[in-house]
Amino acid sequence: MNTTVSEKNYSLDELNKETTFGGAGSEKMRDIPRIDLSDFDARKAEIADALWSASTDIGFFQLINHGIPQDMIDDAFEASEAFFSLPEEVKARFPLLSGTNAGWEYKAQVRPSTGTADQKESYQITLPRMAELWPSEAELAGFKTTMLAFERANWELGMRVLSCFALKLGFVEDFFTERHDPESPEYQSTLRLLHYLELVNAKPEDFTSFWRAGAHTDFDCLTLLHQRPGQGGLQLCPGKESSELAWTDVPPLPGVVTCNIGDMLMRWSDDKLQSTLHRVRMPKPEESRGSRYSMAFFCQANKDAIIEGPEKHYAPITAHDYLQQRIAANFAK
Ligand SMILES: O=C(O)CCC(=O)C(=O)O
Ligand SMILES: [Fe+2]
Repeated sequence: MNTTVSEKNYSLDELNKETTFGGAGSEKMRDIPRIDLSDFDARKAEIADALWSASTDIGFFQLINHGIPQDMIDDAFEASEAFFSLPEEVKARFPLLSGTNAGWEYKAQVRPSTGTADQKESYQITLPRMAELWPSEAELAGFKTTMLAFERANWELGMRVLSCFALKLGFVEDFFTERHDPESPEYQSTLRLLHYLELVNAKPEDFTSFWRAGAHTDFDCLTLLHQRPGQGGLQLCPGKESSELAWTDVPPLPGVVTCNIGDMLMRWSDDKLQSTLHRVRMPKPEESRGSRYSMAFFCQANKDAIIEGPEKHYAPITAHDYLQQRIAANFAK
């Protein structure tokens, strides 16, 4: 069990809470709602009800018929694997710069929950900050084109889902779309490619002393996650039952996009929508010890957006200030 808990005192309540969630806990089966987005415009009211119900309860749902072509997802996974296979000295030319959510890092993310580095590397794409951070065509042909198309497809899907939440919250339909405007220099939504390291010559304690990603809630409004069949490990734990932490596997089903609410939207909804704790556990000794790849798109409102719920439960804060506090706590080196 991992009991190394950070003793930092953070200025946001959600971060202080996060320092208490590092242990293994128990496991429990729960249903994760599956929501069909087909015929979206005609079925929008019904879809909005289903999204609202899932998000005010478990905070996670899996979308089917979501409109991102499977070929595009497969191409993006291939490009991601090719990126992480580049020599270390090449990847090191695209370093994650502090506070930017852009660039490559290797075992640099230390979660407040565990106090240990996640067993992963990642490359983050935040469009206005990529000038020096794309590999060249000679280094990785087609990578930038593939990722730009994939980023935009995820943004479109994210905005469709957020438009349903806007209606439910009593905002105009494109309220969140306007505040995630990709044409603005203030844009800060992020596509993150993730590579969880394979276990080599694993010692018994390696299965229990580390996390592929320590328990956390996301900082953003909405996360769209692409997992690969056969590469599981994601687990969630709904906050409403927090007396005992019981974790549920989120299966990496083919063709689905797994979504969860983040803290920014929880705050923006006056805590109606639930930002749910999740983590990626290490493989069990009987499971595959190979690499795990996933891709997450974080819908993070533009820096200049003001987060204030319809009922004004919290003081207004800009999305820039909100995110900076969260990034600082996770990459505090
Ligand atoms: O890789 C996964 O399955 C989850 C990743 C995640 O939770 C994150 O990057 O915030
Ligand atoms: Fe996450």
